[in-house]
Amino acid sequence: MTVSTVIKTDGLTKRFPRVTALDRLTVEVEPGVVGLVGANGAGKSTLIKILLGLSPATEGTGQVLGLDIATQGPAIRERVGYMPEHDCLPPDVSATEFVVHMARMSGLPAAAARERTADTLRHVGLYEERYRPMGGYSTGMKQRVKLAQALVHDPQLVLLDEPTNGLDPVGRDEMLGLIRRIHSDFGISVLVTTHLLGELERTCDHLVVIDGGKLLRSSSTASFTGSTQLLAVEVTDHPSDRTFDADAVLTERLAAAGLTVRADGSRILLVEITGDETYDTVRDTVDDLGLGLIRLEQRRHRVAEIFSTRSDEDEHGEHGGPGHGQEHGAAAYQAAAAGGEQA
Ligand SMILES: Nc1ncnc2c1ncn2[C@@H]1O[C@H](COP(=O)(O)OP(=O)(O)OP(=O)(O)O)[C@@H](O)[C@H]1O
Repeated sequence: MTVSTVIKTDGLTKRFPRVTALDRLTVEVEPGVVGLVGANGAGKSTLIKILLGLSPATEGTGQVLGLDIATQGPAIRERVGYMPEHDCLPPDVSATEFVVHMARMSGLPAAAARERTADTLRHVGLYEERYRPMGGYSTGMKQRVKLAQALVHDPQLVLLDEPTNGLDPVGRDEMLGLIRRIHSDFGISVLVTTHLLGELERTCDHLVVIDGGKLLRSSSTASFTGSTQLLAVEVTDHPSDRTFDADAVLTERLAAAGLTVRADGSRILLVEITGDETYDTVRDTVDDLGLGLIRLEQRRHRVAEIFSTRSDEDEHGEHGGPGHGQEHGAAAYQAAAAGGEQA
């Protein structure tokens, strides 16, 4: 384990009577904003509870900030903030009262707790409403309070369980912005779970993907979203001939020029790049046909694609066995990814 590793697990396993929630999970997480991705039931919340020292692992070991999860739970919880997934706020107290209480629980003296609470609530975007009972808050306001209580004791690491749950697209973007700033402004590392892949592409430096409690992949977001050898091409309709099928004719002409072309839904054609001359061939062919170019760019991988690959494996029966009988996997991810894209 390097000095900078914030989370490390080795063969971490959690078995419940009917299900294996974590299955020999070995992973290392460096400082930064790290996404923990998995469909519902993949084992994300279970992992968080084990990392906090709140639930014992059946097998395997782990350290958080160099502290042992089996024996140093209280020391971990002093240094780590936790935002739970579900609504857990008492309706009849105000955000200020609640966050001051949580700060005191973390060991801050009264005056420091009040000061840190005011700063933290302001940071998450709660102002006058922080004196009102939380029962009347919107989902977005409640999520902000949950985030504030995770930050109030100035932790080195925060574990955020589905912080965008229940938020509309604007609220989701604001929450993602806040999450990035937790790291960029305060140097606090973040582990954030979600089942919406689109969100993580924009927010995280690194992604840990789990499925059925097993590690599917752990690597930088950039490596997930690196360039493909495909050129995305989009053209205008013909300026004068309404019956001219621009995409079909262009596909035909590019194929005749020796290029491999396929359609990508709506109006985008994907052309395999065989060399620098592919760009020139596409540009010249579009020009010859009297069309305009709307888009000519090298395609990047989407995080969702790794789950399409997984889906093929599922169909070929490579993803079964004990602990995998749950309703999750590629189909759920794809639905979730699609939801994320709409945001
Ligand atoms: N206390 C428990 N007793 C029995 N089974 C459990 C318990 N907690 C979790 N599980 C099971 O373990 C698996 C992983 O659950 P977990 O809550 O960690 O998933 P998750 O990825 O966080 O999904 P979600 O986002 O839906 O919470 C699920 O099949 C769940 O039903």
